[in-house]
Amino acid sequence: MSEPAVSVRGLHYQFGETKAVDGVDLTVLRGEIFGLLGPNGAGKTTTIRAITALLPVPADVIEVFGLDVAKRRMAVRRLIGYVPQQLSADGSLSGVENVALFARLFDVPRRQRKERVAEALEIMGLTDAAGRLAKTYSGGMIRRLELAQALVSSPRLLILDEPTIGLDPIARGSVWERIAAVRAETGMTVLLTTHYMEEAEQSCDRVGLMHQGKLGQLGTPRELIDGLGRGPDATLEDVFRAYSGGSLEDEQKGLRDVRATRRTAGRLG
Ligand SMILES: Nc1ncnc2c1ncn2[C@@H]1O[C@H](COP(=O)(O)OP(=O)(O)OP(=O)(O)O)[C@@H](O)[C@H]1O
Repeated sequence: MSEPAVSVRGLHYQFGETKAVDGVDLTVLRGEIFGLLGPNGAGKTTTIRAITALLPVPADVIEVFGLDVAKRRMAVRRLIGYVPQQLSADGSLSGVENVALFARLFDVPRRQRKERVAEALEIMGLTDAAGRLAKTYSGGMIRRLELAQALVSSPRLLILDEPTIGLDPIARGSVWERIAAVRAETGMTVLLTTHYMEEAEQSCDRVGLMHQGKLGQLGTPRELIDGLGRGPDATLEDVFRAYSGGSLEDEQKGLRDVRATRRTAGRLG
């Protein structure tokens, strides 16, 4: 069997008394779009920050394309394009300048930079807006610009933390379309987090449901829905409710804060 893109075995992570991640096992296969699903505070961001080597983890827990994250931190980072939840684009630069900056930061060879920047903007549908300052972009365009920034170094693994949070439904649809286009064109592995169950059901090859630091219910959306045994009209949200034993609404109280943060931050200075 081919080597997985990401392999996580028994990941624990604690912030003080809070067990953010409590024994997660996870394999992301090469070339798939994998969605880590769950409400605010479930431990999704902590898990992906550990995978991207942004949090310290012990050896022999996480491998990315066969490299141990604890031992090969910088090598792992070079394989990953990461779009965090917080805004990473600079409003005072144009679209093309924002992406060119990442090309330099990630050591894209000078001779290839112009072409790679243009390609990344093109795949995100931003060619026409490339010369405009990013502060004139809509929230959806900024998100796509951040995706272009992450793509310009041609990473083998694209990691996206809540790529559609705070966007209106049309902009959300457009971001999902672009993610699918990237995968179709490059065969890149995509690992993302989202709390939008319906979108994950449509767009992810496989999902893992996360709740209170634990990951259960791993499979294709169809497998999980069929496993529930409630007929074809059941949804991933139903699976999640059954798994967590609670209502999503209660767990999503804190979500409003995240949305508000993204909205406020959405106005680039
Ligand atoms: N830097 C930190 N310091 C203290 N506690 C933290 C920190 N980061 C996360 N936590 C806590 O760890 C738990 C898991 O948080 P995490 O951000 O991983 O969840 P999440 O599923 O990604 O939710 P979100 O959508 O808010 O990012 C939460 O209880 C959170 O409050």
